[in-house]
Amino acid sequence: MTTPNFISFEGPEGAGKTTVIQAALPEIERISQKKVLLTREPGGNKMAEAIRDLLKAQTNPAIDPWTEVFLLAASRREHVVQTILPALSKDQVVVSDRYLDSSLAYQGGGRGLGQSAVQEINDFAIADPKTKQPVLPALTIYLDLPVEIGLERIFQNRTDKIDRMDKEDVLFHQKVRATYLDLAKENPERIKVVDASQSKADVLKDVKAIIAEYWR
Ligand SMILES: Nc1ncnc2c1ncn2[C@@H]1O[C@H](COP(=O)(O)OP(=O)(O)OP(=O)(O)O)[C@@H](O)[C@H]1O
Ligand SMILES: Cc1cn([C@H]2C[C@H](O)[C@@H](COP(=O)(O)O)O2)c(=O)[nH]c1=O
Repeated sequence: MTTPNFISFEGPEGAGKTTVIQAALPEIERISQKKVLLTREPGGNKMAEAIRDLLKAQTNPAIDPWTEVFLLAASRREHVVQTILPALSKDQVVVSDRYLDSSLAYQGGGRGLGQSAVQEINDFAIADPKTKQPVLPALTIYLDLPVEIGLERIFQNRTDKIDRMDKEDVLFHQKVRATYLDLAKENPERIKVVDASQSKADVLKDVKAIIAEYWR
């Protein structure tokens, strides 16, 4: 079961999520006729943003992969309880830049921990405290592009903000992308794939079409 009016955007590094979300927001507002809350993961409230800072920073020794999963799940729990559910209960649309699929792709796939174990831990994080039902997006727009293009975009344009995850090797990012593509194949109703190697204008056009179809 998925949660109406909850939309997530996903993609490997440099896919253009932030760019296209900003551009698509007025359209989402117009088509849904609702106030839209834009949020992100890791993050979305004070505690979750603090965990984001921890996760982005370089650590020595390297953070244990399971610690990474637990920190992400803890930040997601705060995000669900403090930010996402209250907005949905006010009949707002929630647009999240990344959500659970990121953990399945990055930690399950990239780190090689496996999707089922990462999902199991996250089942606690995403359960609605009242209904016990999982809080899952009704629509996920996955921006797909070859890893090399995404990393090139980041390393060319954002040299001041390169974080711990960006610096993982190409194989890690390829496993992330492969897992996203598997997830999209397994969940064709929820996850819509957009070719993010296109121009910004064409990516936006495809995203708008998916949004229009969702509210049709
Ligand atoms: N379709 C596109 N073609 C070329 N460049 C793009 C495109 N979309 C975004 N970019 C550029 O790529 C860089 C990364 O974009 P953006 O920050 O939107 O990606 P992102 O998916 O949010 O990245 P990350 O998840 O790694 O933070 C930016 O410099 C942006 O201007
Ligand atoms: C939610 C989530 C995120 N990540 C990683 C993916 C990115 O490298 C960063 C977030 O940075 P962005 O600039 O906002 O894309 O965190 C992850 O590994 N697992 C997750 O569940």
